[in-house]
Amino acid sequence: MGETFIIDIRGVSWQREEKEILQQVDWQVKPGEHWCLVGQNGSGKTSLLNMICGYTWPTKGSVSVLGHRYGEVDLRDMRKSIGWVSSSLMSQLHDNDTAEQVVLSGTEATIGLYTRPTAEHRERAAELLEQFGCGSLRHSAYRTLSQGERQKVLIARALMASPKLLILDEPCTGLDILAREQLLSMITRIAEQPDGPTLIYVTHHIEEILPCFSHTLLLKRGRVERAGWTKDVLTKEELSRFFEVPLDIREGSGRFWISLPERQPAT
Ligand SMILES: Nc1ncnc2c1ncn2[C@@H]1O[C@H](COP(=O)(O)OP(=O)(O)OP(=O)(O)O)[C@@H](O)[C@H]1O
Repeated sequence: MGETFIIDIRGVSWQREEKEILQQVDWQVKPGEHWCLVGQNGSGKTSLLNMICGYTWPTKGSVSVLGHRYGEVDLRDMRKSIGWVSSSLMSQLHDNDTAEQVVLSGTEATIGLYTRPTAEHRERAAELLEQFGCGSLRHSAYRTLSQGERQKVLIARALMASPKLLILDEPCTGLDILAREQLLSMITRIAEQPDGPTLIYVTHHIEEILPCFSHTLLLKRGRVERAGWTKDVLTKEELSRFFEVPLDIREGSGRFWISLPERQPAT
């Protein structure tokens, strides 16, 4: 029997209105790896994630997730094993729900609470909120929370269903530097859990790529520009080519910081 991949995308293209949004995408994610997906606006990241979650179908190629090939599996069952935290989820939540209710709604991966939570679920929700430093916010209305607190609550919510794959779609958008670093250390803790989910972290910002992300995929105009070990992908040459501008890159605390080279004074 062949190796079971967490994600196995082969030769995937997706065409809409004459436009090829994804072109010949190949991407294999193995157990034990955590990946960053990096791409500029409109590069096709959301389209690719929609495919991984079974919301869109490729025009060409095959998609398998957690060892199940799409087309041969019940997608509702599959989606219970996949957590997807994105800003579009935020707008679907009920404004008056408390942080605890939002987290509990993740048990069945529903928006809002339709079944009565068990004592065990309440305990797990409290534990997750506590673990992410949001214990005191348990009874606060979700709408009153800061952006950083909301993101933590949404990630806790996704973890309630114990997903095997967790997609974090630009979780640091709108966060100040302190809130961003707090959220990133929480993400590191999730990545380090031995039985935790495989993480896919989507971002435009290279400095958010944490050491726990062993692999990085650069997506450009619907094509995989480069995919592999993060240390091999985040080089001055690769990133300058990817962003189409000469860049300097500096490694510090296991992370990568890019900048434009200083301009030479005109002589
Ligand atoms: N259903 C659709 N029909 C037609 N075009 C689409 C559809 N979905 C996406 N597109 C187009 O495909 C391209 C890629 O969009 P996508 O949302 O996947 O990019 P993205 O990398 O997630 O961008 P961003 O970082 O801005 O969210 C865009 O040009 C978009 O307009």
